[in-house]
Amino acid sequence: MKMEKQQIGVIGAGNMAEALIHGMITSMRFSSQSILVSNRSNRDRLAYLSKKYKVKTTDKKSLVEQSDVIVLAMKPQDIFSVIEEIKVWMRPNQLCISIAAGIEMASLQKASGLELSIIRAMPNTSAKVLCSATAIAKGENVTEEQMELARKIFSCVGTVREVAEEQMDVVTGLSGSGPAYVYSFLEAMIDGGHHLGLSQKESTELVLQTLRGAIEMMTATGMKPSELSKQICSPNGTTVAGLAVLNQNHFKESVMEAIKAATLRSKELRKSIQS
Ligand SMILES: NC(=O)C1=CN([C@@H]2O[C@H](COP(=O)(O)OP(=O)(O)OC[C@H]3O[C@@H](n4cnc5c(N)ncnc54)[C@H](O)[C@@H]3O)[C@@H](O)[C@H]2O)C=CC1
Ligand SMILES: O=C(O)[C@@H]1CCC=N1
Repeated sequence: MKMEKQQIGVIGAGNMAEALIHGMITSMRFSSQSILVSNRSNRDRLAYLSKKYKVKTTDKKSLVEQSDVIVLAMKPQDIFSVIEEIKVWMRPNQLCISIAAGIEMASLQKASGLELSIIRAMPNTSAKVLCSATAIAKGENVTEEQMELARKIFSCVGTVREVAEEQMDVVTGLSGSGPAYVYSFLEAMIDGGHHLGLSQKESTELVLQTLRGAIEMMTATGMKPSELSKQICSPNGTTVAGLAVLNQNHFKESVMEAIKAATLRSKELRKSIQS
């Protein structure tokens, strides 16, 4: 695969920034030298990234001036002050990719006072193991070439699906926050097995492989979860007994409500930050 030529500037040196940098470099699509990173004040963090990934670290001014694309990887609460700071160095039509939850492209555009090319992306923490489910949404002035670059960046850390910006709140509540729901479920299953006599290790191994197998079954067969579930349920058997308890406790409704709450929070985030 050929190495990309573009300069990628990443502002914010936290968890998601590191996952993206790690993915871009291990995919061999981007060289360390083509990645610039800048952060607020934490010099240790920049030194760590520079040592581990051999990326260049710099101040925001030279990052903005040298980069073909600026990835905004700070918390939603910090993004407007960063735009305020860097807008004087930005060029019209410069590509900006924001991974901030809840923040709309129009408000970033407005804050910059420039005709930027903005793409919104929502990866998840599984980017660290190159298994993110990332959604990207295209802003108004974005060219197909710029979208292609965004796809290349995020495909280094997993799958990429394009959605309309209106879908970004639900994507955030579903796949952005989603790994945390799965960890809750995993913890419940592991503890369930452990409390009934398995060692923590035994229970963990069995649960992880059960989840992998279920995902593989759905992927390989294309069957619906309810159809696959039926195959496990013998009449009057163990699975029916287990599922009855999940249903009594409104498991499905609970998960759906969790996704709804996270989606609403994504919408509220922008209101609380912008007002
Ligand atoms: N953690 C997650 O599961 C996901 C997070 N996101 C989004 O990614 C963004 C980053 O999240 P994390 O990496 O988890 O946060 P983090 O807290 O690990 O990293 C944020 C980084 O931004 C830097 N920063 C803050 N203000 C700055 C400024 N003025 N100038 C330069 N750098 C500044 C901080 O120093 C820190 O290094 C957030 O907007 C979040 O909504 C998106 C998908 C998943
Ligand atoms: O909890 C959050 O706000 C971020 C966005 C998606 C995942 N984590």
